[in-house]
Amino acid sequence: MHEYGGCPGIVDDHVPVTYPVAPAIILSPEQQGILERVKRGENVFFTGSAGTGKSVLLKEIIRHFCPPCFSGELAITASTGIAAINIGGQTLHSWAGIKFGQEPAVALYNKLSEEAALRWQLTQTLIIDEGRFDLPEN
Ligand SMILES: Nc1ncnc2c1ncn2[C@@H]1O[C@H](COP(=O)(O)OP(=O)(O)OP(=O)(O)O)[C@@H](O)[C@H]1O
Repeated sequence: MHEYGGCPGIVDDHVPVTYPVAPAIILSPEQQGILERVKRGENVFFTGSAGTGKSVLLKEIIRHFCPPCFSGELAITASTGIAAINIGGQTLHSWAGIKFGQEPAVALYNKLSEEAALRWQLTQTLIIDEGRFDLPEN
């Protein structure tokens, strides 16, 4: 009886099981161009219609920085909880430690926890997915 590596619970007596391997993504020239700008350290805002490849590009950008994903230098955030889960991050408000963020900046700053203040200091690269939801309304 074999238990196949990496997939506990999938057990078979005789037949070897193969799992489909996702093909490597080849970025389009436009996606590649944005990735290159990120690699050069530029501040980049990219947007586009549904299905134009933003999520695929974002995952490639995250892959570029990982490791060291957990050193605190890279913050992966999104405006909504669901969007954050999709990219393995946290909400921007949670990362920033500002709760609902409805007070003036100075008041929010004065209330920052030590951990949140450290995050602000350590982070070199901040990714914000679905960032349009954080734009001011006026
Ligand atoms: N460079 C690429 N090579 C192959 N497939 C790609 C590439 N870029 C995107 N795709 C595919 O195109 C589809 C749409 O991509 P993606 O989900 O990244 O778009 P999106 O702009 O994030 O869409 P939405 O705004 O709806 O979330 C997906 O099936 C994705 O796998």
